[in-house]
Amino acid sequence: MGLELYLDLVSQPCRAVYIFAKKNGIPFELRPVDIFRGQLVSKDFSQINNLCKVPALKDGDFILSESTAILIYLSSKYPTADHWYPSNLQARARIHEYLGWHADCVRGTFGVPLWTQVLAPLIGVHLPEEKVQRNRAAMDRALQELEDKFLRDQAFLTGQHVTLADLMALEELIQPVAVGFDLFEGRPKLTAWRERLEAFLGMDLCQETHGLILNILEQAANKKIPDPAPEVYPYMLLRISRIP
Ligand SMILES: N[C@@H](CCC(=O)N[C@@H](CS)C(=O)NCC(=O)O)C(=O)O
Repeated sequence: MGLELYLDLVSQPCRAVYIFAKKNGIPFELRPVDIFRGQLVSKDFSQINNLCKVPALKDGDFILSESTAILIYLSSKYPTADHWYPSNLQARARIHEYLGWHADCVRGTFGVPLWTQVLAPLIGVHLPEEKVQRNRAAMDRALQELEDKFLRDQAFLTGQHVTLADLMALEELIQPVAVGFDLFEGRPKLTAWRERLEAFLGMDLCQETHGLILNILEQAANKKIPDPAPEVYPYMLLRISRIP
């Protein structure tokens, strides 16, 4: 069996892995894991990742979780262009500098609007407006830092070329946009970065990767999102209780 990727394109880190593999023509079998249908906690998937999280990669007997580890594995194993994960030490260190900040300030913050607007209501939970506003302020602070510390006057987040850092950032920033928080409004620099990145990736690939999440509100309105499986409730309640 060749490379297998366990993904749900509703998930930001899964989309970063998907778009990278597709853009680079890396051959893989897609193993869809439907989060809403409780497949993360299925027996089959827990044998792939006992932390029950996507994305996950299986390459023969080798199994790997964590999107950044997966992206680095793919960019190292397959003949991908150097700019994604440069061999130059300092250029590579810049990517890790971004990824460290991303883990602290982006991951965990930009996914919250999907929970407050779509997922929590699916199980009858409505979060107080105060929490929505607190999250909005945290996103605004992070966006400012993203522009001031990373993007500055560069074309991409760590320099003049697209890297893994840009993919990780783009996928997180799209999550709130999908549920109606237009983070790019009033931020011309960030908007230009997104346009450059999407033009580089290609509109067809962006549509293929982002279509599901960008239609999530419509799907929710038309009751097309399945009711979460009962075994997912404890995870959902825990996840909701952690929203500051
Ligand atoms: N740090 C991990 C995060 C993975 C993650 O949190 N994935 C979410 C979907 S976006 C998930 O599977 N959540 C299920 C859970 O936390 O139990 C990565 O970058 O791969």
